[in-house]
Amino acid sequence: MPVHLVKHPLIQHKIGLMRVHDISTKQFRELASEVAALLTYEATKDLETETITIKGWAGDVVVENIKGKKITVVPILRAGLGMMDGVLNLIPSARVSVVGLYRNEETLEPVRYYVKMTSNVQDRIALILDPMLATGGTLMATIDLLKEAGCTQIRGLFLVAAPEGLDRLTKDHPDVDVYVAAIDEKLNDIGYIIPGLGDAGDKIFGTK
Ligand SMILES: O=P(O)(O)OC[C@H]1O[C@H](OP(=O)(O)OP(=O)(O)O)[C@H](O)[C@@H]1O
Ligand SMILES: O=c1cc[nH]c(=O)[nH]1
Ligand SMILES: [Mg+2]
Repeated sequence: MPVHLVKHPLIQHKIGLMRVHDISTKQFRELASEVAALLTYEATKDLETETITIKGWAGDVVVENIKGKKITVVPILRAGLGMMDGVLNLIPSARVSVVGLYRNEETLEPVRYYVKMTSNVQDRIALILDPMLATGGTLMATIDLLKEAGCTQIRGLFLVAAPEGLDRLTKDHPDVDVYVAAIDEKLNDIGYIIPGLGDAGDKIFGTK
């Protein structure tokens, strides 16, 4: 099941705060980062661990260590940058692979303008970051880029998703799991999520 709606009270409360119409840039940015961290907790709960023995204050002690594939976070420019700090606070050694895509306002198709993957990206678990999953075009393009680069384990974190984008993901990439804080009602006739958050990039960067 690729779609995980994370219904933790802290997440639901914070998403509610993000929907207030006159929220400040500062508040929106802080909340985006906090919700991203909480989603990370859920999205990494199945990472493999191994037991190792270390020297503790009272002698040898057996502890758990994360093993296996390392992570690359993949913020989708611009708005995905607003989630990056929250995720890196929990996974400070993650590499960052940047994907620059914007959505053409008329066609709603993603337009690519920058891609810089970390080295050996194919050996890492990719964690895509974007606040909004609307038609799904941007996510599909990002998954295609990661799969072309050899990634076999791909996950995504989104603050708000529309049913249209989730249907597309389930159909085209059932192997990719996404963790979302809210699944909203629909898209409006210009491709915005309703009730949604408005334009997340503009709110994070203070543009418009
Ligand atoms: O699912 P889709 O229909 O493709 O739409 C979602 C995309 O649209 C927004 O980006 P936008 O194009 O506004 O770019 P920005 O982050 O630079 O504001 C959003 O952050 C997603 O990347
Ligand atoms: O509702 C939406 C849809 C796409 N991008 C946004 O920022 N918001
Ligand atoms: Mg935008």
